[in-house]
Amino acid sequence: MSPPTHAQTYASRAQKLKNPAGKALLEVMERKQSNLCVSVDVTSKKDLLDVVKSVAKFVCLVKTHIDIVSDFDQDLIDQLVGLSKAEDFLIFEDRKFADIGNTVSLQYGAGVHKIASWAHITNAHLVPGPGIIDGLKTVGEPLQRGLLLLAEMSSKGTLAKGGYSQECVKAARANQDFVFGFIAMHRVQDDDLADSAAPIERDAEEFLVLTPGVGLDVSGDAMGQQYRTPQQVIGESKCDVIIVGRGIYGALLKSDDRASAIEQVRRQGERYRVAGWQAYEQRLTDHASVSAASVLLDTSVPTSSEMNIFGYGSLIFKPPPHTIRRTVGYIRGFTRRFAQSSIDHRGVPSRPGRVVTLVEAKDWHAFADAEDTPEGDIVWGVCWTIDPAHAKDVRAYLDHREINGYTPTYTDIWAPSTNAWSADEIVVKSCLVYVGLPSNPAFVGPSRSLQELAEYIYTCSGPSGRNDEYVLKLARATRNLSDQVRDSHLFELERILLQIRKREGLPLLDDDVVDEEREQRIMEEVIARNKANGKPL
Ligand SMILES: O=c1ccn([C@@H]2O[C@H](COP(=O)(O)O)[C@@H](O)[C@H]2O)c(=O)[nH]1
Repeated sequence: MSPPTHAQTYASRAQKLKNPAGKALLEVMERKQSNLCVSVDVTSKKDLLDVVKSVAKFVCLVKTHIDIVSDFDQDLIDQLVGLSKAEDFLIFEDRKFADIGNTVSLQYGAGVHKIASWAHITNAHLVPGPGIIDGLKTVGEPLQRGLLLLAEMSSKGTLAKGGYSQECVKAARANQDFVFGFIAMHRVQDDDLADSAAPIERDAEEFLVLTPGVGLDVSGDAMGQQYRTPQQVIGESKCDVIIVGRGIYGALLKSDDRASAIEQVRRQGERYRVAGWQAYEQRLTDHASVSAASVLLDTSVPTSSEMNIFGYGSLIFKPPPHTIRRTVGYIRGFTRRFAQSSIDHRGVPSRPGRVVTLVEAKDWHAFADAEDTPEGDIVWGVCWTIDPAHAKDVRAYLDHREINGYTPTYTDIWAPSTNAWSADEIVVKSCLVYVGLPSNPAFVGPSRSLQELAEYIYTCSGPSGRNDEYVLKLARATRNLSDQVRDSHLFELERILLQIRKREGLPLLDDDVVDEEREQRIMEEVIARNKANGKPL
């Protein structure tokens, strides 16, 4: 059985979604690392286009109420559609259709606005009954459009709840080729999971939840709007897209200084993108940590008799077996670089991939091509504490896993103090870490440029999957460790690889199934060897 939907990546969910507009939305989200929809509720064409231009690169979706634009014309639509193509976002007309099928089909396809001709996505209330979906579908489906049902609303006293919301879910299930999700405050489609009469097997189904009523600075407005933070919406309620209006474009309504107002709009767009995406990545990490082999999160500092291992590569998101504690921190005096060749993991002997290794800073800087990074020689990662009863066997497993060019050494783990006014402190003494010595045969040293390294990585793959996916997964997991993480080498490489994937039209990231199978195989080998020596793991 697959992990619960909220624990899957947007990319893997894109593969399941049947409606083309919904699928395209998930793909843009992954590509731009954005689950932010900006709601541009302004009344002039100029304001609308200026807001869109200033936040375009931060959003996956632009939501309009086109009927509030006083100087609406076809040129507005042409420019909006042009921007959506150039800046890679979809358009959602928040029309909230609510009439009988025949009438909504005319409202959708005809009239002044001809919504279906330019909006990839629109939405509808189910108050009139399922005929409203049929009416909209006759117009939207041939154009590959998608529909959201308003299953819940963000406003105080809403009547869209309980049984009504569940009727929306039923109607969506009956129309999955056209309806790809809901406007809702939580995952309404999961409400009947505990109901024994409901089908338990939901693996084939996929719906997105887009959630308005999102604000970082205020809790509501004077007319019943209620706001929650991106963390509450994405992290706690497990919704997929945050819809933000005044929180982003609000400065435009208040300030006379247009240039500075537009700059504030841009900044808010960036701020909400980061907040939404971090909440999503944290959600994935939380699930991975909880479900990983016997992980017990604990904040106490490990004692010296325990075995600790510092993960700076895939060990960040894949704990070793028999882990009893996870401590996030960094090490000093090392650089993390894609300077180790891989012929059995993310590459093959004829085209070795590049995987990370830790190099002592003094060794790294001895190379003429070694670049400095603004954050200096620190590397963020995770220190895993192993259950002492299994320490020996886990050590054997790790030595085997890191056999291809890594040497065990020990270093202290640092973390920011819990008191903002205190200096960083050592949280784990003498932690085991596997480093790559420049003398080892798999060490390849610095590349001439990150662009060149990225172009090379893009072309490699091995038994564990594509090399670029390894970099992207590592970058995502590292960023999630703490909001203090800085790693310009890793994040710049990630940025360039995402650009290359876009340029090459590559399908989105897949979950790392192959990798997990490999881990399992190694574990089995170690267990078999230990058994033969009379010490089962
Ligand atoms: O339940 C709902 C459904 C739709 N909306 C729309 O979202 C935006 C929210 O704007 P803010 O300025 O962020 O409050 C607006 O277009 C609403 O029509 C909603 O708020 N709640």
